[in-house]
This record gives sequence, C-alpha cells and structure tokens, in this order.
Amino acid sequence: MNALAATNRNFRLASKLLGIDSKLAKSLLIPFREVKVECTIPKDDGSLATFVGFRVQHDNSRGPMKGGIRYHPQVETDEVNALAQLMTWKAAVANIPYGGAKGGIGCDPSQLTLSELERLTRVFTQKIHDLIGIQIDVPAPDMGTGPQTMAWILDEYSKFHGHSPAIVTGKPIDLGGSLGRDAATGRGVLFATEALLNEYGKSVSGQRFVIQGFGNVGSWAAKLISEKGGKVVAVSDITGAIKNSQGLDIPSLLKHCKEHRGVRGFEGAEPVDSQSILLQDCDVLIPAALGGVINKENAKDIRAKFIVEAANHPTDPEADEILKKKGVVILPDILANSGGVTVSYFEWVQNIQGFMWDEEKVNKELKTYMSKGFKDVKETCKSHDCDLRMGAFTLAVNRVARATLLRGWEA
Ligand SMILES: NC(=O)C1=CN([C@@H]2O[C@H](COP(=O)(O)OP(=O)(O)OC[C@H]3O[C@@H](n4cnc5c(N)ncnc54)[C@H](OP(=O)(O)O)[C@@H]3O)[C@@H](O)[C@H]2O)C=CC1
Ligand SMILES: O=C(O)CCC(=O)C(=O)O
Repeated sequence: MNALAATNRNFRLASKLLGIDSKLAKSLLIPFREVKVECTIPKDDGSLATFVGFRVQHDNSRGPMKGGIRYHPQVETDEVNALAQLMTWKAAVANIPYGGAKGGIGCDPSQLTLSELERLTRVFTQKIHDLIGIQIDVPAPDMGTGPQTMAWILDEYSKFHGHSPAIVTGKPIDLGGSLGRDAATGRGVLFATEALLNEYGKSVSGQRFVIQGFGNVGSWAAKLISEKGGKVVAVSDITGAIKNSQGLDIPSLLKHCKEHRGVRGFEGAEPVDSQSILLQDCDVLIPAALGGVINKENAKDIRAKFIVEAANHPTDPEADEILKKKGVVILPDILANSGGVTVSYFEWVQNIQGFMWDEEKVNKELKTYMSKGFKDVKETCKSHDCDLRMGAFTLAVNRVARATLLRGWEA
C-alpha cells in the first residue's frame, strides 16, 4: 500500500475511535501547504542537472512545523505527504510544541560530488527560504542528509534573513547544534525498546536484535543496544547484509564501515541475502532504513517477537494485520523514532535561549520524554482497547484536534 494511503488509513481509524466529526477530520488530514520546486545545478563537468524538491507542511496547530529533509531517488509527492503527516502525529505523541512537515529532493546523493550536493542544497533553500522560518517551519536531517546539509541551509537562509541558527536542527555543534542530536534517534530507539521490553518482564541485555539500515539511526541504535548487553546478530545497508549468531562486534563493525563505506566484507560475520534480513531469527527486529519494507509478501515469515520501528512507516497496514494475528508486538514509528525530533526541539530551544546544554542534560531530558510518550500511549491503548500503533495515533490525533478546536477558524 502507498505510504500516504497507509498513513491516511491509520488517521481515519484513530479519528473513528475518537468520534471526531468528519469535517474536522478532513481539515486535520489535508496539508497546510505543499511546495514542489525545480532545482537545476551545473554539475562539476559543466553539464546541467535538474531535480525536483519538495516541502510539505502538514499542520501547525500545536506550533511551528518540523521535520527532516530526505535526499533519495524515491522521494515523491505522496511519500513526502505521508512523512509530513507522520511528523504532526509524532510531535504530538512526544508532546513537544510542533506541528509536522517533511521535505526532500528526488536524487541519489551517492552519485553527486560534495560540491554538487552543496549547490543543490543552496538552490533548494533559495526556492523555499520564504516559506520556512524559526516560528514557521524548521527543517532537520533525514535519509541521505546530515549536519553538513543543515550547515548549507543555515548559511543560505541567513543570506536572506540574517544569522539564524534556529532555522535548522541537526546542524554541526560549531554552528549551534546540540550535543546528543547525532545519536538522539538511536538513543530514543533504545529508551523506547527498554520501556517496551520492561512491560514483558525482559530487558535489552541478552535479547537478539536484527537491524535493517546502518546509517545514522541504525548504527547508533546498534552501538547503544550492544553497550546495554543486547546481541545484534544481523545488520544490513545498501552494500549488503551480514550476520553472526554469537553477536556482531559493533565497535569493529563501525570502524569497518568508516573504512569501507558499508557493512559488506566485515570479517567478523558471514554474508546473508539482503532480502532475508527482515526474516532472520531474533527477538527484536529494528527496521531503520526505508518505508514499506514490511508488507503482505514477507510479514508471515517474520520471526521476531517485537518490531521497533526506527524507520518511518516501515510496516504497511496489511502486514500490521498479519503480524497482529501472529502475536508480534509492534512499537510504532511515531513513538519509537521520536527521539530525533525531541532532541531537535532541545536544539531549537537552546538556540532561542542562546544557551548550550551539556550532553548529560540532553540525554536525561530525552529519557524523560521517551518514557512519558510510552506511558501516555499505553494509557491511551487501555482506554480505547487498541494496539500500540492505534494508541499512538489516537493520542496524537486527539491532541492535535483539541489544539485546532481551541484555535478556531473565524477570520
Ligand atoms: N535521522 C533522524 O534523526 C531520523 C530518521 N528517521 C528515519 O530513520 C530511517 C533511517 O534514517 P537515517 O538513519 O537518518 O538515514 P541514513 O541515510 O543515515 O541511513 C540510511 C541507512 O539505510 C540504508 N539503506 C538504504 N536503502 C536500503 C535498503 N534498500 N536496504 C537496506 N538498507 C538500506 C543506507 O545504506 P547506505 O548508507 O549504504 O546507503 C543507510 O545505512 C529513515 O526512515 C528516516 O526517515 C526517523 C526519525 C529521525
Ligand atoms: O529532527 C527533526 O526535526 C525531524 C526528524 C525527522 O524527520 C523524523 O523524525 O522523521
């Protein structure tokens, strides 16, 4: 199922559980603004290349819109719309004062040089600078982007609006980035996993984990989980998939990835078919790459007992049904990966205050927010007799609907 259809379906089910009026539901669903821009750059060899850039601003009833910018060949309108909507619900689950947005450029960053990526980012920023703003819409990194991309956006935006560190989060520390933001999504995944396992009388220590995607989120999750005694038995990235049933040596794997630009060829493991990564035997499966990877074709063969959604919308609704029948417990994306946007909020607050927190404070506050998010979702599940995904959606839609109603529509 297409990402937008899947997200809309979850929203509609939550609205129904809440008894939300259909006209209000329509207003909550339709994005505030969608922008699609042409981005043409001269490549290093002098030839021209044209890309399409997107920014979808979904909802701002609870605060400025917030969400990452993705550089990937599959970036297209429906996907960006779905991701922007998920950001609205994610910020509401975390109970941070933001609405949702998402952006991206349909490109393959691995095929562009650093200077081409810089020109592309600057052109994109020129096209959207008057639509974003510190109190309007604050971008951040996502797949294929990182602190350097944020630094270019900050610099280009500041040419139009004056020095504005709070215009992006996930930027380098030297430009006002927050300590702990780089690790935040992976650390939040660890905290959420601990809270989930705790409900079942288990802890991370001794559990076997499989992680799809070994970029920012997947690699930090693996490092922090292994430091807590979890056994990461298989991982994959675009270069391939590897496994070691005794547990991978994550510090050595991280070193290997730096030197070889991927997990392939790591000596302390055997290669496995990339397609089979999600089907490997484990206790906890963590998809941390693309959306829609768990679907009706493979759901029945998944062997994990728990799925912690570090990626956005990795599980489509048909797979949700199959997995529910099998008794697999899914911790949904809008809760599991909310650590990233939560520390982005801390970064924005620090920039506005002009005061830097130490890393210990960032991590402590993150734990508080993740624990509260988990507790709020569990309570919502109890009062609406639903699973964790519907609990998270219901909690979020209710918070956003209340803010929308309080603000009203009269001109
Ligand atoms: N960054 C953040 O703070 C947040 C990210 N997320 C979500 O987490 C997910 C990962 O994002 P992030 O870690 O930032 O992105 P990165 O670009 O840092 O990493 C993505 C990883 O996925 C791998 N990958 C890409 N395609 C495939 C594939 N077909 N099979 C296996 N692996 C693949 C990449 O491999 P390679 O590097 O070799 O290309 C890379 O290891 C996304 O869904 C994102 O939306 C959610 C919340 C916050
Ligand atoms: O840090 C942010 O502002 C947003 C991160 C993001 O894009 C996400 O949570 O999917």
